[in-house]
Amino acid sequence: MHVTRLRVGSVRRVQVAELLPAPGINLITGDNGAGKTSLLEALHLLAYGRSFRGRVRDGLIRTGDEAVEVFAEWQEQSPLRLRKAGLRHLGQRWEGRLDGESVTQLGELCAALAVVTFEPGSHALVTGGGEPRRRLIDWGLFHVEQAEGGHEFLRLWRRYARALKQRNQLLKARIRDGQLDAWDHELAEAGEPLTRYRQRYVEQLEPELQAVADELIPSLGRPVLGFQPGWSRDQLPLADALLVARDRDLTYGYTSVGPHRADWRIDYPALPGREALSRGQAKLTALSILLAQAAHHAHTAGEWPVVALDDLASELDRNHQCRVLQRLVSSGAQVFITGTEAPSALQGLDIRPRVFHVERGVVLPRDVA
Ligand SMILES: Nc1ncnc2c1ncn2[C@@H]1O[C@H](COP(=O)(O)OP(=O)(O)OP(=O)(O)O)[C@@H](O)[C@H]1O
Repeated sequence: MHVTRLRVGSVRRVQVAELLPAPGINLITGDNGAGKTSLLEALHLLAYGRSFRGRVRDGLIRTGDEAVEVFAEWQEQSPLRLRKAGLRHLGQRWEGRLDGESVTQLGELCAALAVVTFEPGSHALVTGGGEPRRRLIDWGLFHVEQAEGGHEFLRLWRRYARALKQRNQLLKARIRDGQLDAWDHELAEAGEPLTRYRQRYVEQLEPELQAVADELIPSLGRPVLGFQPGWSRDQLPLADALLVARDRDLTYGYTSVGPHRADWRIDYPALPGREALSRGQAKLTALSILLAQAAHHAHTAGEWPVVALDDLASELDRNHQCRVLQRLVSSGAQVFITGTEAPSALQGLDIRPRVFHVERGVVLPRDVA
């Protein structure tokens, strides 16, 4: 898929901006603080319902304005159709439209527009806590399922989340009665198949990751992915794990085991440990995972998601920039790259990006000679 029009209003410094991006490589340049990242944030907001730099109410809305507004039109390849979505986000409330109809859940917008974003915080996929890694798997499963017309994973996910909330409420109130048994049963019924989905996804992601890493960071050797379901699944079913943990959970007031604690990790068997990665190598690893996810999406859903790379040049050296750009150009994916100037790697490659130059929150299109 590729975005053909992106309209942004009241996002940080950007009062109003409209971009008509190219289907291939798009470059957003400008000085520090000009508003480049804000444009990617706006696209990300439409695709994920949140920014990658915190909540909407924590500063995304331009000072003095009431709401962020994002509108995008994009072309889908399979089936061939033009789609459009708009989101007006006031911080607490939001209004959204998809293909001319109002939407009642942000998830409907997220399901429609697939964007993979690499930004300076993405290294948390390698070095941070489990939440972004869980989200990554769930995003992949959610989108692949949408493309195939199914809802099973989403249904299980919602069922599990609801049961978890109910169980935690009982634990917090120290209520030990039959209701706990009922919610344990519900958690196990939803959590076991949910976990099978996640495990399969991680297994499918591994060869995609190895293909990307072979190209981008061959010096580290072949990465492997290890899935951790959130309980000792090789020893006991989830229902039993919940029962075993019950006394402890009642003491602490929350559920300590289950798919909400799931995680996965990446290892390079040829390296002594993850700690051996330099910061740059951790970033490259995070980028490889995101590109692997994009490739997996392309292979299963039939088209590439939009790829957004914030501040690529400051994140990667020229050699690695070249490899990333070559890979993306040959994939045919639509790409947005921000930077204070055009990445030097572009000069060595035969790539003519469409350029949008941002000055103090105002976007000026201009072609690179
Ligand atoms: N709520 C807000 N209202 C108005 N201006 C804001 C708001 N939040 C941030 N800004 C301003 O918006 C700009 C941030 O924009 P952004 O991060 O998109 O810039 P950038 O071009 O990506 O910068 P850099 O190259 O430094 O990463 C800054 O100038 C900041 O002061």
